[in-house]
Amino acid sequence: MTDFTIRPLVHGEQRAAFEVLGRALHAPRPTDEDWERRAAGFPADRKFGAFAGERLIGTAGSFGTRLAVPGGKTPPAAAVDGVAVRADHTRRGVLTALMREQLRDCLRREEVFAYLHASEATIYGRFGYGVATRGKTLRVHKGRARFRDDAPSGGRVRLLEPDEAHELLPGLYERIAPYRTGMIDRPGVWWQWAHRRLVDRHHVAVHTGPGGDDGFVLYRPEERRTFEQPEAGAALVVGELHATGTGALTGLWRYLLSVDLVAEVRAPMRPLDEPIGLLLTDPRACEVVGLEDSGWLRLVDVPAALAARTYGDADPVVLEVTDPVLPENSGRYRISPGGVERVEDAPDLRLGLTELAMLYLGDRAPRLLAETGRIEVLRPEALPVANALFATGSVPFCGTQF
Ligand SMILES: CC(=O)SCCNC(=O)CCNC(=O)[C@H](O)C(C)(C)COP(=O)(O)OP(=O)(O)OC[C@H]1O[C@@H](n2cnc3c(N)ncnc32)[C@H](O)[C@@H]1OP(=O)(O)O
Repeated sequence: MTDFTIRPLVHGEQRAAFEVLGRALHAPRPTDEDWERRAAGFPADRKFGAFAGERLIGTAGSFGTRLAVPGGKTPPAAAVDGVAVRADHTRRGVLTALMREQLRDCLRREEVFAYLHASEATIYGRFGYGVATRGKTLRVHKGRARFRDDAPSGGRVRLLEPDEAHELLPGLYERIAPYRTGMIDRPGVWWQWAHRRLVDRHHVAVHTGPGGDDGFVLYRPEERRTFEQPEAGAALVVGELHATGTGALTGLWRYLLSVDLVAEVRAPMRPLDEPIGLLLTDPRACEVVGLEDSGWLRLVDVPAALAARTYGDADPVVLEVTDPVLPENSGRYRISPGGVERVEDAPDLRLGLTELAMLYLGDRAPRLLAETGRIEVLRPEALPVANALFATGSVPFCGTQF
């Protein structure tokens, strides 16, 4: 058993944390030049370290953001990233200690949620995180993809020069991103990371509709020609695509499918309801080739989180929630369209934090979680009522890598 202590990192310790992270993710060791480029996007602020003596053996970071919840509010949230433990210190409780400290820190900062993308699906459930947004991977075969006559025509698309992209994208995201449920605000520290990882490695095209710029796409070509197949066209891989509505979405997809010397467009992590097949004469030209979890959500301040979202028109239900990590969240909550209150009444449904996160943004219905044994139903009539209360009528989507 290793003895270790947890504390916030101080300025000057970021590179050690970056190296612990890189090594755990099997990235090449950063050169001085790599580190110089990365340093600005990797501040010590909000990072915790686990230390065995003087040696950093684990780290976990976050940045402050806001998360769009059903009904349109955007309460403060922590976007958790950079989680790693040195391979020679794993499975000794280091991550557990880091997570506990980080969640307490979020509470102190009055952040209502923590949100992350998980490297493995087996890590974060034990800390109260649950899958709250998912994404599908689309593969569109250009040769077969013809738009239907009644599909929206879309507007004009222009390519940005790299300098323009650096300057315009943050403002475009703020304006264009529709703040659908599950999306986050992108602070400066995110853009510092993204410019190198995302913007510099992609072409950037902007869509302009009747009301001005209303969508953008980042994409990069992937060469597929081989000795045996010299005629194989490239694949365009979409890094991200945001549009205010179906007109802009269609315009951007029409553009992607018009680029020459391309055989297919691949778009990972698209919203589950992205309707590309419906726009085409041959819907099978658009294949769904993957489905992945995207944002893992943790309700940090359960009363504030439950009060922040809206509910469907239905009778009240009483949920009993148990939170072993932040026990002050444990208790019974009466949920109704008019609001949420803590009560002592008999519970209708009993559930853990992971399940609460899975239904909170509307990704999963209480019925499904009950049928799969993840929610305990104490009053069967309450289940359809809970379905109606938590239904959102839209599909949550994260759309930001971090
Ligand atoms: C948001 C992000 O940054 S995602 C990136 C996460 N980082 C990585 O994937 C890098 C490679 N992996 C690692 O660095 C480490 O293995 C970590 C951070 C995932 C886990 O760190 P550890 O210090 O080993 O975790 P810790 O010892 O606290 O484990 C707690 C429990 O989770 C389990 N667990 C931890 N990691 C895993 C895993 N990858 N798969 C399955 N179970 C795991 C442990 O077995 C333990 O279970 P127990 O309580 O029943 O004994």
